[in-house]
Amino acid sequence: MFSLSSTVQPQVTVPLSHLINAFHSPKSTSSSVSASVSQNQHRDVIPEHEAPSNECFFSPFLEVISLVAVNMLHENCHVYMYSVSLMFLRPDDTLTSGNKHLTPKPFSRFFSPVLNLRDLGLSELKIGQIDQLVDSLLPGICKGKNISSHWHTSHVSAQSFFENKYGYIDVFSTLRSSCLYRQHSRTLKSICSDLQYWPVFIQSRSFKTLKSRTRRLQSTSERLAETQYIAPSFVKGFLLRDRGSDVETLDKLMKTKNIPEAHQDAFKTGFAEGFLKAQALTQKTNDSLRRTRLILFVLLLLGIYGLLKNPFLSVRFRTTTGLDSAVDPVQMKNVTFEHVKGVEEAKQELQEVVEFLKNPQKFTVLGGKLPKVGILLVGPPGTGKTLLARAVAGEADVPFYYASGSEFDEMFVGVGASRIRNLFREAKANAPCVIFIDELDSVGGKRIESPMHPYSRQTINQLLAEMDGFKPNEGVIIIGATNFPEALDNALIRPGRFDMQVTVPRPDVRGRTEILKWYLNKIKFDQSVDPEIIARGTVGFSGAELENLVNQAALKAAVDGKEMVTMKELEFSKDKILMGPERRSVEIDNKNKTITAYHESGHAIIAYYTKDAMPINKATIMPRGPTLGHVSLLPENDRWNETRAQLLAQMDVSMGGRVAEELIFGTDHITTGASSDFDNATKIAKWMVTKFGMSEKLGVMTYSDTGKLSPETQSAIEQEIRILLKDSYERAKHILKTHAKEHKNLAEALLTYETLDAKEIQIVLEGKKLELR
Ligand SMILES: Nc1ncnc2c1ncn2[C@@H]1O[C@H](COP(=O)(O)OP(=O)(O)OP(=O)(O)O)[C@@H](O)[C@H]1O
Ligand SMILES: [Zn+2]
Repeated sequence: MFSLSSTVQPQVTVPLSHLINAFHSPKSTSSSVSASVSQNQHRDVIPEHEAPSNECFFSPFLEVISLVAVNMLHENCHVYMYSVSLMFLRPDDTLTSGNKHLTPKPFSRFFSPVLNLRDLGLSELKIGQIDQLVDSLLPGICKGKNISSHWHTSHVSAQSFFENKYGYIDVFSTLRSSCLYRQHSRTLKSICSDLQYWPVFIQSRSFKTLKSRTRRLQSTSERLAETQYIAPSFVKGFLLRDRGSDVETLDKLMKTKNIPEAHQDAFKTGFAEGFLKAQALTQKTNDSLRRTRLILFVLLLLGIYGLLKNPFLSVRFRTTTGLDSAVDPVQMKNVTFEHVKGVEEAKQELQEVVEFLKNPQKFTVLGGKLPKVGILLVGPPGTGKTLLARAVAGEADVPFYYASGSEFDEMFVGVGASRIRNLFREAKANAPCVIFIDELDSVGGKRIESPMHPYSRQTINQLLAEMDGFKPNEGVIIIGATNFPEALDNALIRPGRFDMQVTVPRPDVRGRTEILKWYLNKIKFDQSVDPEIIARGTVGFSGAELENLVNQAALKAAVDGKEMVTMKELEFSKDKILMGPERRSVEIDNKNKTITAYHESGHAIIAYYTKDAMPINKATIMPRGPTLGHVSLLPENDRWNETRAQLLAQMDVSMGGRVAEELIFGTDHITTGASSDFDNATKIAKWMVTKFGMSEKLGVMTYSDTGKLSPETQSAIEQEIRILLKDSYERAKHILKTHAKEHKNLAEALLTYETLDAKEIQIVLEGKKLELR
């Protein structure tokens, strides 16, 4: 290798930072130069007293070549720029880029004796020869040309510089064809042959200048032409990829560059070596590209496989694409009528449908036909409509297609209709089967023109058309479910469509008991648990809510470390659902606790000693939701009707709280805690007078809109309500005065135990001692 390599190793293995450091660390022999440059920083890079010499000029030139090469390998634009700038420096030139002075100091450090021409064996070179060489290498850079203006116009973009002006291909070939090369062929040949191994023309990243932006806008063909021009032969040959034209291109190149015959062999060898190098490089790139593609393809296959394998995902996937919207059917073998509790009437009505699905032919042979294609399940949320539909499919052992009405409600025109088409097509192909459309009202709601859903008619019309298109006894049963039957389009509920309505109501006390037993059997529970007591206290609960109640109780037992669920957990979760979670963290002072205890035991005493009041279930002073305490009463059965005496008793119980406060703490210390009690009592009294005809004075008449009544009637109603409330208050007062001792005992027991159940309340009121808990 050339001696230059002792300072600058033009090898890939040398880190760029080392090279830069090497250039920038002043050598002892060049210290005088450095010092003088520091005095004259803005003008020349060469101090005045050091006359420009061949040595001085050539050393940066060689440095530049090596730097450029190294830079190309490292793709570092900045060093690249820096090196290019050095190429144009003459000792007496001022180099500017834009309005910025470039490289005065670092340049001075290049003046190392190691790099002079003498060492290179080029000491005989005349300055004219150097000029000639440089002029042919870099036309326009030699003295007499304005360097500064060049830099101004080139916008310091490495790419534009190549493109517009020079290009390294010229550097090397011209170098070889120059007289200098002929005179000192051995030395320069060695440099050039080394340089050819470096992929020096791979353009590094650069600044975006006006010119480079224009370049980007140029067509690909133009760019290809440029590549041809600026790229070295080996890259060009490779890029064009036309092997046949390689030889031609090489010949042409040699001609245009005037390569002397003596050096043509060397040129060809360099060309071939470069070509092979580039080929190896591209081969490597292609290999890694192929590998990446293969990995991506395998990953894609795995992803699709996973998506299809997961039943949930596959259903979601299929139902949410417009192209294939039919839902996979599910066999419902594991759900039967046995699983649906407390809706006996509904089950009976659906039994007929199950028979039909089990054997549609039987109906045809007998000449009969099932008049119903569609069955509408109507009922509040969570009462088991979906469960019933599943049970129908399960009983008949036929496929079950589930679709939710909201799935058809698409913002894209026609998607909903096409989904319905697909759903019915698949169902028909798999008949006998059950199609279940949940939330039917969201697809089959009244077809009101609305700007929000301008194409909603399309979906419902499609549904109607599909239902009409059924042949008798085709074996497809459509079950729709809705919470709002009144919202359905009339066309949907006329005969031949959803003409059979099955009501699925909230379960009564028997139904609730059955549902509770069913779900209790799935968990561990204590034998003392009485599902009926819970059922009595959960009026209005749906099947789903009862299931949740049992589940919450099981969770509570687990949290408390119990082995099985007891009544306590069930009561706890019932209260939680009814009144919100306990607020154990709330700090309530003793005074307020005492008031609450007397208030709640006031309610309890009235309930206990009033004949027509509901039995007490529990009394507590544990804050829960918005309340500080409460007394819960349980009807023995669901009440379909209430008597006057029962209504009055309810009012009395409500009054018990305030009366207790007044009797114990005095009129001045009554609290706001009774407001909801009064709401309740007033509501009952008002209904008795205006709705139930239970007032002697106002008679058996209803007064629905009290605002429209005459002032006399209004005041009569008010008067009557007031009397009812006043009487109720007095009755409560009387009971509490009579049972003051029991009242006190109960309040104290509440203060001690916080919560008392029905049995414990009875023990206290009978004057017995409670067992310590
Ligand atoms: N009568 C019941 N017997 C047993 N379990 C029930 C009953 N009703 C509801 N459930 C339970 O509640 C869950 C929810 O009920 P389901 O989805 O069938 O109610 P739904 O009436 O369809 O409600 P929605 O109108 O909100 O769709 C069921 O999966 C079941 O576990
Ligand atoms: Zn109260």
